[in-house]
Amino acid sequence: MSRAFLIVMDSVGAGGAPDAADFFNDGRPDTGANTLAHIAASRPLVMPNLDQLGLGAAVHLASGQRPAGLKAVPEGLWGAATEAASGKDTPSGHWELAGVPVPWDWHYFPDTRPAFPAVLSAAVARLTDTGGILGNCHASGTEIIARLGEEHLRTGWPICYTSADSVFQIAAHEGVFGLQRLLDLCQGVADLVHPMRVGRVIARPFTGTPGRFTRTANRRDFAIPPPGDTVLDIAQAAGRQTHAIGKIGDIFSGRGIGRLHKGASDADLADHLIGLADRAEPGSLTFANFVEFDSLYGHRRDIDGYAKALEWFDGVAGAFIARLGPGDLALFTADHGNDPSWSGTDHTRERVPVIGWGAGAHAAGLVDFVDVGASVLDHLGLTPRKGVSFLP
Ligand SMILES: O=P(O)(O)O[C@H]1O[C@H](CO)[C@@H](O)[C@H]1O
Ligand SMILES: [Mn+2]
Ligand SMILES: [Mn+2]
Repeated sequence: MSRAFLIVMDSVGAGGAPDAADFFNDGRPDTGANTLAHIAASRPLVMPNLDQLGLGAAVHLASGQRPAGLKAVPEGLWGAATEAASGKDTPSGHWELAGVPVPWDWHYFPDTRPAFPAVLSAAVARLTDTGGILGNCHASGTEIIARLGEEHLRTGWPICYTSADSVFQIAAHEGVFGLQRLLDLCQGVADLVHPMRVGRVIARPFTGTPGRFTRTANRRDFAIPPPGDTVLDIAQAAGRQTHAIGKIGDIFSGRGIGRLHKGASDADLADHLIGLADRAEPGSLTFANFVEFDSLYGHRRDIDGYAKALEWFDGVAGAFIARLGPGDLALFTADHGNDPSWSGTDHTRERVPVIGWGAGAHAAGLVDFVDVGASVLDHLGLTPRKGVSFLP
């Protein structure tokens, strides 16, 4: 029985979103943002495996740009997908790829100081028994722990911040504040803010001493559950095994997931993906998220780091594909952009590449995010609720 692998390269956008002007970074519209093309402009990208399937052609289709180094004639399925949801965040992107476009407008905290309503800040402090909270603003997570980490150690108050996404993020020292206490606090805050349509509360534990704080791998996202049946729910209800690699478990609030495969780094997740190419059951669905493009390089505006991560991942993709067999389908895509050459530190509104192995050479064209999920279900012989399959 056929197997399907859906692999999200978090934030690996291809530019060209028709509504990019409605999204901003530091007050500048996202018009022209193009994660892959702008990274390739810094130096030609060496990604033979994904390019051979159609990565360069997908960027050109999405945006009219030809990324330096990606010029193969596609031998796989290739296209680009346009998002409908009004948010350029991770849950909006993943849910829509999985067949459930977000039906509401998220609540965003304003870029003011304070960013959070006084009643909410007071409730957060009460939940964890501190005299108050630190931060209370829009921030980059690495900058804010460098700035406020010492005060956090002195006062014991949690560092709370947000971004252009619908998020409430809490940073706290693993050893001093305590990891479990941070996770409990995040769950409590999630119960308060999910009804306000704040998409996620994110635990951001860190360790170290002043001047040398570093975030740990124990990040946890407490997300609103998706408002409908995703490809994971549909596959599981049909008796199929479903495997979630990386953040997929958090993003879908654990729904429709049979087996969770987590790791401390994308390198760990690559081992899971390659292992599942060998071991995943006939008829199963494997859904993976590789987050480091976004968290380590996109938000940090690190063009060179992003380029190296892309080239590393291309090798992973090659090793993974080499283990697939007849009847398997692998789709590589992304959930939004995060152009490291852009202003600000937030995601960028972009189209995303859709690259496939196992469907022959096929131009899928410009498709919708929901068509990705529809194609996965079509391949598994199941019926999509939304979208149209682009498989030949
Ligand atoms: O700057 P850090 O803490 O990495 O946060 C980033 O990660 C969040 C989730 O993707 C985004 O909303 C952005 O704020
Ligand atoms: Mn993302
Ligand atoms: Mn992000």
